Formats: sequence, C-alpha cells, structure tokens
Amino acid sequence: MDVCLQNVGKIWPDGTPVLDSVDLSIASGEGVVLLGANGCGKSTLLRCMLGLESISRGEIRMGEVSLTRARGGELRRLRSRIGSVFQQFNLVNNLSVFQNVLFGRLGNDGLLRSLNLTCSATTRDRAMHCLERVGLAHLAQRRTDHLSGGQQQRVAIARMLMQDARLVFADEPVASLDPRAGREVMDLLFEIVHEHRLTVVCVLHQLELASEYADRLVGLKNGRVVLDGKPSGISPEALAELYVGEDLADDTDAMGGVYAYQ
Ligand SMILES: Nc1ncnc2c1ncn2[C@@H]1O[C@H](COP(=O)(O)OP(=O)(O)OP(=O)(O)O)[C@@H](O)[C@H]1O
Repeated sequence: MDVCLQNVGKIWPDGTPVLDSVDLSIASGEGVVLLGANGCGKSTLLRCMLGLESISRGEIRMGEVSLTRARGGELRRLRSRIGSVFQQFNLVNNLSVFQNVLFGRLGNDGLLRSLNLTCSATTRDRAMHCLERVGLAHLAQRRTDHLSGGQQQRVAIARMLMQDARLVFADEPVASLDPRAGREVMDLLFEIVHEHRLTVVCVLHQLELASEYADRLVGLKNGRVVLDGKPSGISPEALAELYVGEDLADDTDAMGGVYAYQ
C-alpha cells in the first residue's frame, strides 16, 4: 500500500510547531528509514501516520483512503492494515506470547476472539504459524514479560504478521536491544517486509543500520524534510549535517549508535 503526505503540519496545543510542510510519497513495498536528531519530530510524524496524533494542516493518504478524513468503519479498516513495532515492544506483559499474537486480529475479530476465548482453530493455527516464522513457537505459552528484549520484539513482529498488515511503522525497533539482538530483529523484520511486499517506515538512530536496510533515507530537521534519497546517493557529510546544530548529547547518541553496530 502506498502512502502520501501532502503539506503536513502539526502544532502542539501550546503553540509549538513540530512538523512543517512535510511532503512525502512512499511507494507500495518501499522501505523508508526516517533519520534525524532527538526531538526533530520523527516519532510525532510516525504517530500522525498511525492516526495516534492529529495533524494541524495537510493530508495523509494510504492507498485510496485519506487517513485524515476517514471516520468510523473506514478508519477502523485502514488502521487494521497498519502494523506497528515500537522500541518498548507495546505487548501485554501479563498475557502469553500466543495471546499477544492473537491481538494482531483485534481490529478484525474483536476482544474476546483475540484473547483466545472464542477464536477458531484456523485462527489459532495461523497464530502458531506466525510464531514459527519468528522462531518462537516453543515459547507460545510463556508470559511475555518472561522473554528477553529481542524475543519480545519478535513477538511484536509475529503480531504484525497475524494482523496481515500492508504497512508497517517501526519506531526505533532496536533501541532497547544489544547490537547482536538488534541486527537479528532488523534481519527478521526486513525479511518479512520483503516476503510480503510490505511498505515500511522505520525510525532509526543507527546510521549504519539505516543505510544497510533502507531503500530510501528521509532526514528530518526541525520538523522539515531536509534529505531524501537512496542510501548510496547520500554522503556521510549530508547525514552528519542532520545532527549539526543540535544538542551535543543528541549528536553523541546518534553517532554512538553508528559505532555500536559496526
Ligand atoms: N504530546 C506532546 N506535547 C507537546 N510536545 C510534545 C509532545 N510529544 C512530543 N513533543 C515534543 O515534540 C518534539 C518532537 O518530539 P518527537 O518525539 O517527535 O521527536 P523525535 O525526533 O522522535 O525524538 P527522539 O529521537 O528523541 O525520539 C520534541 O520537542 C518533544 O518534546
């Protein structure tokens, strides 16, 4: 599914602007990594694309549907096609791995079925298949908070598979993981994205990972798109420029990420 942002702007209720005239067209099946210093607006942009934040100006379209204008059933259907993978996993800790994967069907099947209380054998088989795909079938009945960070992120990916999402928005999916687990999660996420020809927008702070996995890099600075192109066409200086003029601690974070993954 393709995504189109036209002249998107957002101003916080206290009057502070966070996104300014963002224009982006993302083709179906394209893998975009969003880069930029701490506080430049990456997560806010992703949250707007997830429909979790409203925008103050412009329009966001996904396929034929305007996220900005859709209401009721149309909005629910659209949201059910959007998967998310967050830094903090966003799983229900005291439920089993299997139940968390069933939650991928929440938008389609409702709460009772998603909790495994009334779901069909076909749905249960499908959930197990999703867990097998991420290598966690043997942990299906374990409580989610008894898994490692890397395993929890795999559960989030299995939930996204279960959802049959066409779009995936990932916000720093490896930020809480050590370099090895982080790479494993990126490999798995992008393998699945390619297998299912999903469109993905992923926020990363690790420039090396970004260049390796992205079809296209988009850089934000102060809420504006200031860089957009294939990784091979973007110079290290242009990438470094994204972080110039920002807080020193922010730069250190971003560049530290590069070295951590080398
Ligand atoms: N709900 C909110 N109300 C007001 N300001 C907010 C809110 N959420 C975020 N902000 C501010 O908006 C700006 C952009 O935040 P955002 O989280 O999008 O940045 P980011 O680029 O994702 O940063 P990071 O890399 O640190 O995650 C920041 O200055 C932040 O303090």
